[in-house]
Amino acid sequence: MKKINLVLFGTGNVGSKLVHQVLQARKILQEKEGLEINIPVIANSTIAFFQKENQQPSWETDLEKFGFPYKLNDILEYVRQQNYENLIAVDATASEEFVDHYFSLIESGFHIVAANKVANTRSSQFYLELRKKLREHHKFFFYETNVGAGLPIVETLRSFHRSNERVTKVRGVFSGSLSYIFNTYCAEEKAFSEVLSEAGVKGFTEPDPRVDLSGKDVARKLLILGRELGLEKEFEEITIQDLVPPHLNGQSTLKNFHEKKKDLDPIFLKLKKELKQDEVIRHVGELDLQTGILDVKLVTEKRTSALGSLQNADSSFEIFTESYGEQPLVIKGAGAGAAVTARGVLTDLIKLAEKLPS
Ligand SMILES: NC(=O)c1ccc[n+]([C@@H]2O[C@H](COP(=O)([O-])OP(=O)(O)OC[C@H]3O[C@@H](n4cnc5c(N)ncnc54)[C@H](O)[C@@H]3O)[C@@H](O)[C@H]2O)c1
Ligand SMILES: N[C@@H](CCO)C(=O)O
Repeated sequence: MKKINLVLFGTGNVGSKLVHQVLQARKILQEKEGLEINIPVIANSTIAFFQKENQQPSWETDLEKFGFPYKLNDILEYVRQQNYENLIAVDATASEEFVDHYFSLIESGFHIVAANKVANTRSSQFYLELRKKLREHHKFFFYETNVGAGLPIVETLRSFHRSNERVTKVRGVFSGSLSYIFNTYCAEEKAFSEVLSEAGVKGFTEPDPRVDLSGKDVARKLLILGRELGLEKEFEEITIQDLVPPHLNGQSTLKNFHEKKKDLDPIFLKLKKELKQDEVIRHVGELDLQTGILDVKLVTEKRTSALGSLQNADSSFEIFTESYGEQPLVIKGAGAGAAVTARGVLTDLIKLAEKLPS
């Protein structure tokens, strides 16, 4: 039986769903894949819970009851003492700071699976140094859920790139949360702030929804895909339409944003009123590999068009390549949500495990 040992960082929407899915799939993975997944450490931003044996269904209560404040070194020391094999750090945070730990984790023997997009969207220098560090320590880094949640976008583009298929453009609705927000807002008579709150409750938005509304989350996705295809770009080079008014932006607190989010209502109501009857608002990203332009913006679409008819939190990625010609390959489906994202992380874990020794 091959064993992998996870240290899970982040127990929010994605992290907690992942533990549930691992517990549910544990028996079948052992029987069918010959794979045992253990989660000896579960941590969030404040506390960590250490458990030598298999994770129990009571893990959430255990974390609350027995978890204690920790430093990364406590975890590194613990896994060293326990001599765990096939260690994988799962980054289910949205944290900029946590990414600073990646190098220490790799040096301490961890592979990394990340839903967090930050590591892939820092400077090109960081991007390359991280990959150098991984190579030096023979470690793997999987991050399919960085783009399109559980949809196979990164893998598809990487396969095209490896087989020398020239990708010319990727266009579509890259954000599951903004898809939900504009699909709902254009279809229902609700205030924009109300729809935004709903999207948060359903676990579609980033912990700070301004990361979505500012276009930053989609810009990150464009950069991740661009870099996957060999494009050398920095985040600052992306053209982004920011939907957050200056008085609510990152300079003010998240609490202030939530208190004042009704200020968004007249802005979006004006946009809605300007639409023709057969039009809707959509939030699109476009990665043009021929011009090197990465663009994030709101557009109006015909209700009946491919993007105009999207539902719920669906994303849609139109991938234009040399062989596919005028008709793009389209990958469409839920682009946000805890269940699909956690399943994507679990799939990454299984793929990574295939590369590891028994
Ligand atoms: N929710 C989705 O649909 C979705 C889809 C694809 C990718 N993602 C990505 O998954 C990640 C998690 O999203 P979420 O919706 O679960 O967020 P969330 O806010 O529900 O959970 C974040 C968790 O990270 C923990 N955390 C924050 N900083 C930490 C640190 N320094 N160390 C350890 N833990 C820390 C928090 O305590 C919390 O438990 C984000 O990076 C997001 O972009 C989310
Ligand atoms: N806010 C993100 C969640 C997935 O990263 C999105 O809408 O796509």
